[in-house]
Amino acid sequence: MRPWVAPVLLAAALVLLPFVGNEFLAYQIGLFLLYGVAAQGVALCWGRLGFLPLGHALFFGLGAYLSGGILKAAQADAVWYLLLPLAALAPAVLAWAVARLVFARSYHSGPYFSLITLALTMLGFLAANRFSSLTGGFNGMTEIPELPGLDRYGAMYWAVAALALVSTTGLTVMLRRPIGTLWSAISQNEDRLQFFGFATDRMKALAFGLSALCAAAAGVLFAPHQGIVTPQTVGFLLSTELVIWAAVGGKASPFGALLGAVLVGYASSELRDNFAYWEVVVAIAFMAVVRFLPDGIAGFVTRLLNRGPATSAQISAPVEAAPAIFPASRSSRAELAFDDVYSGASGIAIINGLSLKLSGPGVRCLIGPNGAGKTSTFNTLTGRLPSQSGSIQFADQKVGRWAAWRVARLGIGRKFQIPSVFSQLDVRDNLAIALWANRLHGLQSLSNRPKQWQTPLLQELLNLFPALRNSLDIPAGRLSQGDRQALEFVMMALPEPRLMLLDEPCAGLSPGETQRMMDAIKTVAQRLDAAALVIEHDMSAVERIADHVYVMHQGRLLAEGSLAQVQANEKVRAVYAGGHK
Ligand SMILES: Nc1ncnc2c1ncn2[C@@H]1O[C@H](COP(=O)(O)OP(=O)(O)OP(=O)(O)O)[C@@H](O)[C@H]1O
Repeated sequence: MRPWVAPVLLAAALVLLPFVGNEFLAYQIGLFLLYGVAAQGVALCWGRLGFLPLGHALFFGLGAYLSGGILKAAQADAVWYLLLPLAALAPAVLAWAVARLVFARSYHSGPYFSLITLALTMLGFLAANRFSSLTGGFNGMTEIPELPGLDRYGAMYWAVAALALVSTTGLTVMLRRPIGTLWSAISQNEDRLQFFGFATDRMKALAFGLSALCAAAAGVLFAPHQGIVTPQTVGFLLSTELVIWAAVGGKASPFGALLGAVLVGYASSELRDNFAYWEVVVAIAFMAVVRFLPDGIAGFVTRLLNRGPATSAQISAPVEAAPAIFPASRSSRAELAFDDVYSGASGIAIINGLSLKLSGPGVRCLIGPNGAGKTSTFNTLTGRLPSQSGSIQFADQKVGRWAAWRVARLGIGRKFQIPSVFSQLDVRDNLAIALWANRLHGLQSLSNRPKQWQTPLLQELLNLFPALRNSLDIPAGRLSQGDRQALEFVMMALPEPRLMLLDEPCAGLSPGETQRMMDAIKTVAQRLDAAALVIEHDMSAVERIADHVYVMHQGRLLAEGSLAQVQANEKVRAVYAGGHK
């Protein structure tokens, strides 16, 4: 389905509604459109970024109370109307600040975040009841005047319809831009994004702020639309309904959330007046949709519309040179030094006094028996396993306890033993995300142009791995193990790191694929004038690519030198023979 179809259909439906129905129906639907805009905020966080806000009514209600208070004050002085945009912005800033605090502490904190939003909405409900001089308490803030010239049962509908159209179109456009691709990537593999240098905690906080802006803007119109704001508008029940509407309509698209609110909300209100057990019907309908249509009604309809014969191959996009990597100040040489580093987890020492130096370009291998601490060395360097003592220095910076995204921005790329890609995104999007790493900034994420970026290195790598060039439109999760290893390697290289950390890049590869991977590692290291540190168990592979070898045992460096030198080392021989303690 073409991207503009849904917004055009929505606009047509919104325009026709008052003429096909009547003004009162438009007034009723207007209320559910407002709830739908708030539900779009829930859908953005839940359906796109993968964390579920359970207290979104807080921002809807805050917007409504602020707007109600402003409109009541404006009776005396019209200048108050200028404050209305602030009624939408203030809850959004609050939401951003809460998310910033929670995600900065632990960027993975999905369930905790949901519980915190739940607690906040309950606090909001209490406050709305308690501070009755401001809010009207249990009875609510009443006698809120209409917006000038917008009769509650007449022209106000057009303001509501305009908001619904703007939010649906705006969000739909954003989801198709780089920011939308990055949001999807967060829900699929947040760690991978961090290792590309994306501060996902900040991206999630911004998205939550945007979702609260949707809810608060809807709340701002709710107050003059209804003329009353009660504590229920900030409460748990409405928060839950927003989640249900998003789920039933389809949380993956802004259109779905709006549809869910209008269909379920309107049907429930009709049932409520005519059927004593209406809640049972709504609950059964909800369970049926969740069970049989996990993508909601909009997801089901989209699948039906896309079912036809495959369209002709995608025309390749025009090409644009990607901008230079930032920050420009980062070191041009890989200078890495571990000095007596200790790190561990759950009271177990894993890295145990590791000292290791690496300077300048070239391919080195890190070897050692299973459990020697090789992967943990990478984890300690890239912020996954915080160092407890000692120092780790890269490019004149002490990086021992830095977040993964900060280390990545210094020019350290990482490839994992089990290839870590964005499985549900196609290969083209996977490559685009890697290309955006350390290049995309600010408003560029809202533009289509970064989707057309190319670099000479990308073309060279696609020539080295032609299977990827032929799979650009296939989801990365459907690639073979060999192609997935190749994809992750290419993605690791595209941000042009100074130091490449490669954890068993040939695991699961055939001899031919292993040879190709070895060649690619050497080519990229030379091309970027970069250093590569490769964890490898296969000594013939080590012999082929490494000028220098580090041997680890029990969390520390046991020996280093050429492969021949370390193979002749007595301590190394004892460890590999199983005799060393
Ligand atoms: N988060 C953790 N919690 C507890 N123990 C851990 C943790 N991470 C690693 N270990 C332990 O630390 C030791 C070193 O693990 P690591 O994965 O670094 O070894 P390795 O040298 O990479 O081994 P392999 O070659 O098998 O991948 C192992 O005994 C492992 O079980």
